[in-house]
Amino acid sequence: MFKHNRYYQQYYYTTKSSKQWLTRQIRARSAYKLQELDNKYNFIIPNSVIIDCGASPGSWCQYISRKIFPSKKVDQDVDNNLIIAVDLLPIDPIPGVKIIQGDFTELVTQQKIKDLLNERHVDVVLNDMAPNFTGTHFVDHVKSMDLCECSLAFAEHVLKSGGTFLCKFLMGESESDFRNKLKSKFKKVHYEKPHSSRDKSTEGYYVCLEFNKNITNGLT
Ligand SMILES: C[S@@+](CC[C@H](N)C(=O)[O-])C[C@H]1O[C@@H](n2cnc3c(N)ncnc32)[C@H](O)[C@@H]1O
Repeated sequence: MFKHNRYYQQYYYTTKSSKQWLTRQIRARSAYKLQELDNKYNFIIPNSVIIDCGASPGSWCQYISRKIFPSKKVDQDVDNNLIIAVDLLPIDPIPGVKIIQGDFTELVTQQKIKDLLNERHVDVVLNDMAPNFTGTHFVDHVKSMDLCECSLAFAEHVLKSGGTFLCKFLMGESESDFRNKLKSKFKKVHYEKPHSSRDKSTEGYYVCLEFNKNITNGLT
């Protein structure tokens, strides 16, 4: 069942599921992809600092918020958790989530994130950013890999040792270089194509676990 949201001109999905968080409205089907990956690797956990890049309309953050604040005690738990959502587009408020509207590739936006972090290290960086598609696969692939590289560079700066990086990409020829780079920085790099991702879509995800900060920049 879905209904139209006039503000964002998009559909909000509702679903009947035994999982508590899914029984409430979600803003996009993308949430199922995050849920599937998190069910497998369990990287969304309470008392975490999480950055969600390309977060609009907000379904990933809804999932995170509902998992981290299951009892709706957002006010009490908010100090231990920091969830930051970034997107070019606006995002309706989500309990416990700080929202930044801006271009993630711009330093001014990254500085806004760092200001919110206030020197706290990050447990999880998520990148679900998608470029404006041109319809030419090679061009879209290159644009997607640029967003991947940008989010990885940022993640390297802010992630704590042992942190997690989840990154969407469009399959194509420069993907293997990126994968090799990930493997040099994370102990475990898993390629995933969630069931909820359409078969004909060329998107895939890398779930990168156990960031090794020493290798990257010599800092502990
Ligand atoms: C597939 S949607 C993300 C869906 C989101 N994960 C959710 O669950 O609601 C991709 C998003 O990436 C955003 N995006 C693309 N390029 C961006 C950039 N340079 N900076 C910030 N957001 C960007 C788009 O505006 C779009 O909202």
